[in-house]
Amino acid sequence: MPIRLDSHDADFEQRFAALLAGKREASQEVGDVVANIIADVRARGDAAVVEWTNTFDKSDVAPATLRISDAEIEAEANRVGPEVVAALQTAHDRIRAHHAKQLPVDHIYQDHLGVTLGTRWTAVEAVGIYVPGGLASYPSSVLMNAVPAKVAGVERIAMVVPAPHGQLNPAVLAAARIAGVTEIYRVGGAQAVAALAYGTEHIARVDKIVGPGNAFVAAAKRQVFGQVGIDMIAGPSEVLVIADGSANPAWVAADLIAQAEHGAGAQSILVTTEKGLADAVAAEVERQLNLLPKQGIARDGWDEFGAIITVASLDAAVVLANRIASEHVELAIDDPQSLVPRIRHAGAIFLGHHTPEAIGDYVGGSNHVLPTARSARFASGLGVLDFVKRTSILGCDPSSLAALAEAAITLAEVEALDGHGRSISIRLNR
Ligand SMILES: NC(=O)c1ccc[n+]([C@@H]2O[C@H](COP(=O)([O-])OP(=O)(O)OC[C@H]3O[C@@H](n4cnc5c(N)ncnc54)[C@H](O)[C@@H]3O)[C@@H](O)[C@H]2O)c1
Ligand SMILES: N[C@H](CO)Cc1c[nH]c[nH+]1
Ligand SMILES: [Zn+2]
Repeated sequence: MPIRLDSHDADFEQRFAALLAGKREASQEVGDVVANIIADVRARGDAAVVEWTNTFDKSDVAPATLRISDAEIEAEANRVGPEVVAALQTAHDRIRAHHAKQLPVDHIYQDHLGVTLGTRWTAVEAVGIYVPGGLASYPSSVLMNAVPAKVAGVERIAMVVPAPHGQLNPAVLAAARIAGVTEIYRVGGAQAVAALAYGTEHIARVDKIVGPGNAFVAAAKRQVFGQVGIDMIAGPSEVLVIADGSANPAWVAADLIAQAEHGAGAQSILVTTEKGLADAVAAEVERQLNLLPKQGIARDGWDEFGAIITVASLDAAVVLANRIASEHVELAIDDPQSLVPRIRHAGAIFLGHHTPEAIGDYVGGSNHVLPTARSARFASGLGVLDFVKRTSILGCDPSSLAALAEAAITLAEVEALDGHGRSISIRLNR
């Protein structure tokens, strides 16, 4: 059973703090396992990638078959039915349209001294996208990763995806084809992240790795940061539903289950002002769990990390939401806009009774790769800005250099960097 908390209870703070500290992704054990795998891939390249892959995924891959050939991509993708291709295309087009609005523009101007100043944006050259594939397959995550990269102008998009028992998911390959992914490898977990970061005989290194994954993937991204860029930590999925008496308990329960079924550390939390709704949702989750084919994973997720919290007011709910800093925040109230300005820490906000989070997972157009484990306090969801970088531009002419020289030379003296000062003064006609 999920934990039940009431903000009126004397031990509320203590139990809420325990909920926040719950061990869902970063752990010493996972970190140690991942460090070992990364070191092995650095030392032995493809041989290590293949061994770890065959161990964890129960597959039979060899160095020469790590990369999925164009012919195999074509054959697998062609097995996908037209209704799935149409749905992927709808999702692709909506994601593309939304992300195109995020493209930043160069800005160059001259200030009052005549100094040229500016910002120029260029795309990252080579990106690795991680598409999860252990417990479920995520064609939608292919689009969420690859489309913003394409919009940004990334030339090389190398996708890694695990193939448990050697099975590729045709819809994942169809999505990759639609999105214009340039190369695909049947490898996942920390070994995939290490190969992308350091390069192996068959997997060329990239400049940045993006995408969601389980605790091992999240830990690996943390550990290779610096060697390559990373987007954020998008680990096991989570949702926080804020609901009042206007909410439909069956709808709220369905949304809680939708995140719990991601399994492996996923977390679903309800914060409500109505004790009656809390009871009704708890009962409804039980009823709906029994209807799910993959009941086990969702039930484990709900039982292990789920929570129902009763609070005195929506104001109090907002305070808790900002402390939890969830990946997704659903506002199951009649006037969601009244709370939006006050939700400061959330990967994504879903407005009102008719916006289930799953619409954002697939076809809303916004990105579903979002910060988890409270990292929404400092990180944002994946977008075009993750695939570009800024270069500043600066230009002086003789008169603007002269106008700035004195202050610059003074600061060089303060820092005892005479060479800096001279590189300025040598240009002045004194
Ligand atoms: N935040 C987001 O945007 C977002 C989006 C989609 C999915 N997700 C999350 O991604 C995760 C997907 O997890 P998954 O497991 O299905 O797929 P995954 O691809 O992330 O992980 C599978 C890989 O984990 C590695 N692994 C498994 N057990 C291991 C062990 N004991 N030691 C070392 N490595 C091990 C294996 O290499 C395996 O191939 C879920 O937690 C889901 O919630 C998050
Ligand atoms: N809810 C997940 C994390 O945002 C994304 C996803 C993909 N497919 C289904 N759900
Ligand atoms: Zn989801």
